[in-house]
Amino acid sequence: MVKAVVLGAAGGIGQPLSLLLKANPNVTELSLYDIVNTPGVAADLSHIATPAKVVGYLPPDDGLKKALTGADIVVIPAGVPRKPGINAGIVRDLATGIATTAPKAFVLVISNPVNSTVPIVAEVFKQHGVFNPKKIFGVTTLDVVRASTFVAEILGDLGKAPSVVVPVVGGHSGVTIVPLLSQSSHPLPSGFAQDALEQLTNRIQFGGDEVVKAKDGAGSATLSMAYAGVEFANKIIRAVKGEKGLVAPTFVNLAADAAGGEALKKEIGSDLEYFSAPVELGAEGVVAIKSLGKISEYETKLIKAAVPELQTNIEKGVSFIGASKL
Ligand SMILES: NC(=O)c1ccc[n+]([C@@H]2O[C@H](COP(=O)([O-])OP(=O)(O)OC[C@H]3O[C@@H](n4cnc5c(N)ncnc54)[C@H](O)[C@@H]3O)[C@@H](O)[C@H]2O)c1
Ligand SMILES: O=C(O)C[C@H](O)C(=O)O
Repeated sequence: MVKAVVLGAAGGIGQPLSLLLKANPNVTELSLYDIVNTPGVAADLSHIATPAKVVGYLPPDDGLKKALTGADIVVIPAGVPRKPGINAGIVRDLATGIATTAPKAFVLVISNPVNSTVPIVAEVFKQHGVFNPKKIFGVTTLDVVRASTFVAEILGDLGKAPSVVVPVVGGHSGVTIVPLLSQSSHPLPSGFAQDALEQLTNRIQFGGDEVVKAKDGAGSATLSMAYAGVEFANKIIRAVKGEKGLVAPTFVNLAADAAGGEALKKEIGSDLEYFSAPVELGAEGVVAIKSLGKISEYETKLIKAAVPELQTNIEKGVSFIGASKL
C-alpha cells in the first residue's frame, strides 16, 4: 500500500506527473492538491484502470491536511516557473502542512529554485522538530535525463538514450549542474574535442532555457519534467517497498549520511550543507551518499565554479525561513 500525494497537481508538471503516478500499479492511493482544478483532474484520472484511488482536494475544508493524511510520498511541483520569490512562500506553506500532517513522508521537491526550496523545506521541518535529512530530496533527475538524451544524440543513436547513464551532480541551476561525462556508461566518441565537451556540458546546464525559449517564455519544461519526476518517484516507491541497491543523483542535506557526507565534502573541497550526489535509497530514505568517484580535471573545475553559487542559493533558502520567523 503506497499513498502518493502531488501538491500543485493541476499544473503543467502536476497533471502529467499525476498521470504517470496513476500508471504505477504500486500506488494504491493518489491524492491531488492544488489551489485550482483538482476535482476535474482527479475525476479524469480516476477512470484509468489501475489500482490507485484518486481524490482531488482544494484549500477549503482543510483540503491540504486531508490530502496529506497517511502520505508515504509527497511530490511538490507547485509554484510558478522562474519566480523564485513566489515559490519560496508557496513551498514554505506546503512544507508546514507536511511537517504537521505527514512528517514521516518522503518529500520530493520539484519547485524551483531547488537549491533553495530544499533548504526551505528542511528549515520548516526543523522548526517543527521533525527534520529527517534522509527523507527530503531535491529532484534533479531532469538533468540526468537530458544528459542521457544529449549523449545518445551525439552517439548518433537515440535508441541508446534509455540506457545511457551519466551522473549529474552539484545542484539544479546553471553552473551548479555538473555532468560527469567522463563517467558516461557510453563513452563519447574518441577524439571528442574539449570545445565540443564544453558545449555539451553547457547544453545540459542550460537545457531549461532551451525549452523556455521554444515555448516563447510562456512556461518551462513540464512534460520532460513529469517523466523525470516519476522516474525518481518510482525509484523511491521501489525503495519503500524493500528493493535494495537503488542509486540516483539527488540534492540532499549531507547530514543524511554523516560519514558519506563528510567524505563528499572533502572531495568537493567545501563544507556545503547540501549537494546533489549519487545517493543509495532504502525503505527509510537515504542509505548512503556515494563518492563522486574519479573525475576529470575539467569536472573538478566545474565543481569549483558550482560551489559558491550553491552556497549562495542554500543560504537564501535558509535565511528565507529565518526571516519568516521574525
Ligand atoms: N526541478 C526541476 O527540474 C524543474 C523542472 C521544471 C520546472 N520546475 C519548477 O516546477 C514548478 C512548477 O512548474 P509548472 O510548469 O508545473 O508550473 P504551472 O504554473 O504550470 O503549475 C504550477 C501549479 O502550482 C499550483 N499552485 C500555486 N500555488 C500553489 C499552492 N500554494 N498550493 C498548491 N498548488 C499551488 C498552480 O495552481 C499550478 O497549478 C516551477 O517552480 C518550476 O520552475 C522544476
Ligand atoms: O529552467 C527552468 O526554469 C525549469 C527547470 O528547472 C528546467 O531545468 O527545465
